[in-house]
Amino acid sequence: MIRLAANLTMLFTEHGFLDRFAAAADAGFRGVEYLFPYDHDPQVLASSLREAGVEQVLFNLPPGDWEAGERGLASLPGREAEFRDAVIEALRYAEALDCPRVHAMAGLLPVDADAYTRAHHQATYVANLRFAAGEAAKAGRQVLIEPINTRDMPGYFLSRQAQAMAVLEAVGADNLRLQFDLYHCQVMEGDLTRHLERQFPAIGHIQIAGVPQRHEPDVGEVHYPALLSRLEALGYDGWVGCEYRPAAGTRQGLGWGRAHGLTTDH
Ligand SMILES: O=C(O)C(=O)[C@H](O)CO
Ligand SMILES: [Mg+2]
Repeated sequence: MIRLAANLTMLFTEHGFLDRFAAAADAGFRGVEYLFPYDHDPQVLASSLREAGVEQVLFNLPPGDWEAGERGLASLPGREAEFRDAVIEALRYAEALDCPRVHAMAGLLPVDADAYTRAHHQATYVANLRFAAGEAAKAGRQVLIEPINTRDMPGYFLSRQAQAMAVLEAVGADNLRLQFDLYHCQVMEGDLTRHLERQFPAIGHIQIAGVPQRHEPDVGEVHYPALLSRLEALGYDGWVGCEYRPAAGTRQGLGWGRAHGLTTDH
């Protein structure tokens, strides 16, 4: 059975953030994810989860200075101490929210990155992820890495599926897994079903959105019913994060998810 999680950073933005948990539950979601919990006391978030009766299925490590354009620390040489602090902070929140997995964003390459710079970022990335996976393993949690398309996020260090699989192999930690965002994979590479099948053993979390506009999954070029039934046939028992910008209102756009327990009625 496909379990859908509402991405509260993008969905239910008609409500204040802490009211989105109940709004998601009311629409039929049993899990939630969002980018960053750090603006809120973990106990406040934990009670929002409890009161709404939803699970926290994912959030991201602190990403550096997001407002200044930073998009993660994991591959950035010279920022290793900050990354380690980010891991500890994320795991503190994961404990409070009972969240099984956290996403470590890779960070951006400099525009004029040469081969040496890329190699330095790669070595830093592997070493940082080894640390993160080691700390997370002590708490029984997973660390995820996600290829992100370079149209939306120019310069992002991790942008292709084969690159991610090579990093997972280089680190070699059982609890370091792939955050397979089908939207990004379609933008960068396509061939979604074969990527899903090839990489299935490494997948720790799935995210979906329509392509190219990142609206509802039923808006655009990707036929998600086929992909979700392939996912079920493969025996996927994780969560599918709905990480898209509603074309109109969140509830109005949930019709695509009726087969998976979502409701559009008020
Ligand atoms: O951008 C995405 O698709 C993600 O899932 C990251 O976690 C946030 O940028
Ligand atoms: Mg994503």
